[in-house]
Order: sequence, then C-alpha cells, then structure tokens
Amino acid sequence: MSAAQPAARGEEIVREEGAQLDFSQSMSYGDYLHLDELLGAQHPLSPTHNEMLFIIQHQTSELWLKLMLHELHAALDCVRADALQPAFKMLSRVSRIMEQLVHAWDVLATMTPSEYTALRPYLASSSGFQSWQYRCIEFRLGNKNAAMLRPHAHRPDHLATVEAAWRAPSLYDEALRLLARRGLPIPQTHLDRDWAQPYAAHAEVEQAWLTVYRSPEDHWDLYQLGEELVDLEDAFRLWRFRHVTTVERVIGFKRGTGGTGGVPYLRKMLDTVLFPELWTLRTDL
Ligand code: HEM
Ligand SMILES: N[C@@H](CC(=O)c1ccccc1NC=O)C(=O)O
Repeated sequence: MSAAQPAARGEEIVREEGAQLDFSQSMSYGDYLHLDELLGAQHPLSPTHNEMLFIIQHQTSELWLKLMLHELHAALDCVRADALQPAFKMLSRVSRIMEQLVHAWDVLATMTPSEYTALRPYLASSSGFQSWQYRCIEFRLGNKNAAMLRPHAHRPDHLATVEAAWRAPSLYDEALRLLARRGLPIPQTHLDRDWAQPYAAHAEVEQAWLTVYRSPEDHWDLYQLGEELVDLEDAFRLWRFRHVTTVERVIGFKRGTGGTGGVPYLRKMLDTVLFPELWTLRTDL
C-alpha cells in the first residue's frame, strides 16, 4: 500500500460526507465558542511547566461554577413557582457538576509539592478564597457568612452579585417555604427572616421532613426534593474533602496565600452542614 492511499481515502471520506470546509462566510465552531478568547486566556507568570495545569484546572472549575450558578438560579425559581419536576432536573445537573469537580482533583494531584512550591511565589496573595462564583454558590446553598463579602470589596460589580446571593433566601429556605405551602408545619421564624443570617436548625423543621420521609407515597415530590438536596450536599462534602487533602499533599501546613491558616481552615469548613434536618432526620426515622 502506497503512502498516498490513506490520505486520498481521508479526502474521499470528507468529500462523500459533504462536510462544510469553507467558513469565510458562515459561523464556525471556534466562532460560536469564542475559542480565541477562551484559549487566549492562559498567561503563566512563572517559567514552570506546571503552571499551565494550575491555570486550566482553575479556569475550567470556574466555568463549571458558572454553569452551577446558572442551574441553581433556575432551580430556585422553579421551587419558588412549585415547578418541582424541572427543578429536580436542574438540581441533579448541579450534583453531577459537583461530582465532575470532585474527579478533577485527580488531575491536579499529579502536581508534586516540589512542582507547586516552584510556582507558588508567583501566585502572590491570590487564592480560591477570593472566588466570587464559589461564594455565590455557598450563599445560594445557605452557608451564609458576612465576612466572606470582604475579599470582593475591590470589585464593586462582584461585591454586588455576592451580596445579592447573601441577602436572598437559599435553596433550603425556599424548600422550607414549599413545605409550608404544602401544609407541613414550619415555624414562622423559618418562613420570614433575615435571609443573610446563617440558618439555624429547628426541631419542628425536622418533624416536617420526618412526616415526608415516613410516608413518601403521600409526599413523593417533597421526598424526591429532600433526596436531591442530600445528593448535592454529599457531592459538596466530597469536593471539600478532596480540596483539603490535595492542599495537605502540596503545601502541608503552610499558611494559605489568602491569609488563612490553610489546612486547619479548610478542615473547619468540612464541618459545614447545609441542610441539617435532612441529615438528623435519618437517626429518628
Ligand atoms: C494546589 C492546589 C490548591 C491549593 C494549594 C489550594 C489551597 C487553598 C488554601 C490554603 C485555601 C484557604 C484560603 C487561603 O488562605 O488561601 C484555599 C481556599 C479555597 N480554594 Fe483552594 N487550593 C488549591 C486548588 C483549588 C482549586 C482547584 C479550586 C477550585 C476552584 C480551589 C478553590 C478554593 C476555594 C473556593 C477556596 C475557599 C474555600 C472556603 O472558603 O471554604 N482551590 N485553597
Ligand atoms: N491558596 C493557595 C493558592 C491557590 O490555591 C490559588 C492561587 C491562585 C489561584 C487559585 C488558587 N487556588 C485555590 O485556592 C496557596 O496557599 O497555595
């Protein structure tokens, strides 16, 4: 077989398929996806080989966070409008994205402490702690903390977005309002409050969820909502765990570039509970 044959066959396949080959007058793949901007946004500051991994890992994470927020906002609107079926679809997508981010740690973990130490000085005081999209997700899921607004003060546009997420009812707050609309007794303190304050678990809320979980057939969609929320928190917990473990692998107990204690701070965050009564009810079921 001559060397020209496979190439000729390749040309024939493209011709037979009728693939479009000229994009001088129409929109191409790269045009639609704005790939020039996307692929032109990696600007390593160090001479190290591994910085490209570090940048792309974070940029792809931020893209997934963007989609999570898009889905979360829509899911919140649906729960508010009693449209649970579309909300379930969106929440399940949010959980799958979080799982994707959990697996993404495997790629970053190929970077050794020696490799990271070489690029770390170039990061200066930047840190994931300053991710405004991450903070919006935390707030939309109900982990409210006013101190987390401060790192965004230098960007009034981002500050306004994070502040709006902080002041708004969270997904869990909306779920409890839904339970109340369905006739389940939710204390007034949990139906109308200062939503910027951290959520406080309440025995009556657990009782309401227990009613749902004790007879799923009578409350099937609320039962499904409860399990969707638990799926999401489960995936979030895994992400936090992989984060702190990866951080310990690469910087040990050094302080973080964001100014926190580093691993001890991230370990404290592992204690966060987003939807407390959905977990405690299991003991009492
Ligand atoms: C080698 C990789 C990484 C190291 C060493 C690292 C280290 C740290 C440290 C030490 C903190 C605490 C804040 C500080 O003082 O800086 C932190 C926070 C944070 N990091 Fe990372 N990180 C890494 C990768 C990532 C990745 C891939 C993401 C994905 C977006 C990420 C997102 C965050 C977020 C959102 C926080 C704030 C967490 C919170 O406040 O609960 N980090 N990281
Ligand atoms: N806080 C990290 C730095 C860091 O991880 C980071 C720096 C810039 C952009 C993203 C980062 N990732 C997550 O925190 C450290 O202390 O090494």
